[in-house]
Amino acid sequence: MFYKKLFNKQSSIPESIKERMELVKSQAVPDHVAIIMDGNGRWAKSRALPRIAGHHEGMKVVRKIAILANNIGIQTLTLFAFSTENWKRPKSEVDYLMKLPAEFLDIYLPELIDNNVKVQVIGEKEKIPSHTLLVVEKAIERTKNNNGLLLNFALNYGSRSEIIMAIKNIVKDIKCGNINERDINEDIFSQYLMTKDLADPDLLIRTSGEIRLSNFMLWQSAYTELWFTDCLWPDFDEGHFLDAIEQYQKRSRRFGGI
Ligand SMILES: CC(C)Oc1ccc(CN(CCC(N)=O)C(=O)c2cnn(Cc3ccccc3)c2-c2ccc3sccc3c2)cc1
Repeated sequence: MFYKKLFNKQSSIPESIKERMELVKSQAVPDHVAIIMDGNGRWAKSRALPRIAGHHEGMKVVRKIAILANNIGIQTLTLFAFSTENWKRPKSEVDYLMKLPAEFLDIYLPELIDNNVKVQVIGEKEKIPSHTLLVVEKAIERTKNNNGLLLNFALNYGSRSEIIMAIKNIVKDIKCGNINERDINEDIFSQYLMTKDLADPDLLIRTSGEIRLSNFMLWQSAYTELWFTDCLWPDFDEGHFLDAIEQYQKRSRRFGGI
């Protein structure tokens, strides 16, 4: 088991990356990295492939980046599968997407468990079909005692609705006397968000050239370093991820101070 673990840990990381990894690990790595994974559709279109091929490729990148993040000591990796809800996805694509989580977990959960990765989700789980929710809950259950990387998927997550929900729950708690209006501050408010006691992201990465937050973790990213790349998610690799971490380490971080 030990050799399997050892082999597993290093097996999937290219030689060229290992050097850069050691350098990155020698300095403070961000505790919490969030990624808006965007570009699957465009990637498929540019190769005259069906859109679901982009999603399939995108899933492999999730595994690659999760393994690397775990190896360099990042505590939390929050992944937001950006989907432009505003246009109607073809039914075949929606059906495929709803099956993708089960496929992802079937293929990669054993390796994630081997690497001590803990799987969690934030978002309105109610809207996820029950069969998908079942496999997700099982993955959460099977990894709940792991203490390596927290791999956090944002499902059907919208920041503004998260804030409205928090306000409604605060009003409810004031009405039934659980909290007092004058006690409300940023810490109390944060506890009512879906991210609860998760630390704010230190670094937010967005792929595919869009320079927008798209209603993702708006409250939590108040002091987050933003890093954008034209690279489409399926083309995103360990090198790009380390580029972002190295850039983060170079930027002197001020929390709005001088
Ligand atoms: C614990 C985890 C494994 O389980 C879940 C994970 C996500 C969801 C929600 N979900 C799928 C259903 C939906 N809402 O569309 C998306 O967010 C969504 C929208 N586009 N893509 C394609 C895509 C794939 C890869 C990268 C970006 C987008 C995905 C998607 C589907 C399956 C996987 S697996 C790893 C990432 C990922 C992303 C439900 C359960």
